[in-house]
Amino acid sequence: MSTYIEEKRKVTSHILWEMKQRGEKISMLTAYDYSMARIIDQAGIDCILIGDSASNTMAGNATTLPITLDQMIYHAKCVVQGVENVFVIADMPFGTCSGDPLKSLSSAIRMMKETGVNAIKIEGGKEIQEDIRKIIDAGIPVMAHLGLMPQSINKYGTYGVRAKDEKEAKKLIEDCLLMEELGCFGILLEKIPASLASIISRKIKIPTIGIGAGNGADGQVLVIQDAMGMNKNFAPKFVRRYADLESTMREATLNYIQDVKTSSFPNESESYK
Ligand SMILES: Nc1nc(=O)c2c([nH]1)NC[C@@H]1CN(c3ccc(C(=O)N[C@@H](CCC(=O)O)C(=O)O)cc3)CN21
Ligand SMILES: CC(C)C(=O)C(=O)O
Ligand SMILES: [Mg+2]
Repeated sequence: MSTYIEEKRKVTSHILWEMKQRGEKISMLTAYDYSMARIIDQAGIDCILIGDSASNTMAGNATTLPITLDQMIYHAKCVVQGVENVFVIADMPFGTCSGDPLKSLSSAIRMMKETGVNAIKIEGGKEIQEDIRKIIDAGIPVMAHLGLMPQSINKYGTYGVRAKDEKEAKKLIEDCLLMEELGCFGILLEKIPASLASIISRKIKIPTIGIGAGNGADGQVLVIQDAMGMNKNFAPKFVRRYADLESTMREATLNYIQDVKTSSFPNESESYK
């Protein structure tokens, strides 16, 4: 017996592996709800991430720390409802996978069981290897998130570039090799030097997805609000804006207000007899 959700989407992390093998770049965007997920799925995106950046983009928090597992599960469910074929990954939020393997496993199982996502992403490396091992052993595909890890902002104090010095770069490479050995299906590399991301992507067989990690990663991800110009006060240089939805929606809203105020909306054809 399989559920409706499983019936709808027969995709596995293997598709990303095959894309790397073929030398085809992987496109990924975040989404947090049904309507956005539907649009980018239909446009042909390769992979959707329900990022814990929902804490910023959806809830208006300053960091990703406050978002809860229940809230991430809600967003993940909404996204899965909008998706036909694409591979979907959900972030495990702060505190759910951080050094207590049994607790991590039960959090990961909840995410898989209650949402229908295909895989999860976890921030961290060697320090949480036992958590990751346990989760992978249970049959849950894991993407590791290394480099800039926004859930650790209180440890570092800045969102600056990571692994710029040799010691940190070496540790990052070791973490990536360990993650591959543990059986992670991919690695997300955030805000590290482009040359380092290239070296890592050539060193490991599993695909890397970069954000602020240059052109040598096997794929790229952006937060959808950043890519669509819905969040123009967030403008680090790794963001490329593909639309100006903020202006489009502001103008549309102004027009709507004006039409209501002048009684030009609704007109006769927009009304019932
Ligand atoms: N809208 C959005 N986009 C993101 O990419 C994103 C989120 N939210 N929330 C979660 C994390 C946080 N991320 C961040 C946050 C800040 C910078 C950043 O570059 N900030 C400063 C520079 C900070 C510094 O150098 O110390 C900037 O230039 O804006 C990068 C990634 C990436 N993620
Ligand atoms: C920025 C991406 C990689 C992420 O983890 C998120 O959106 O939460
Ligand atoms: Mg995240």
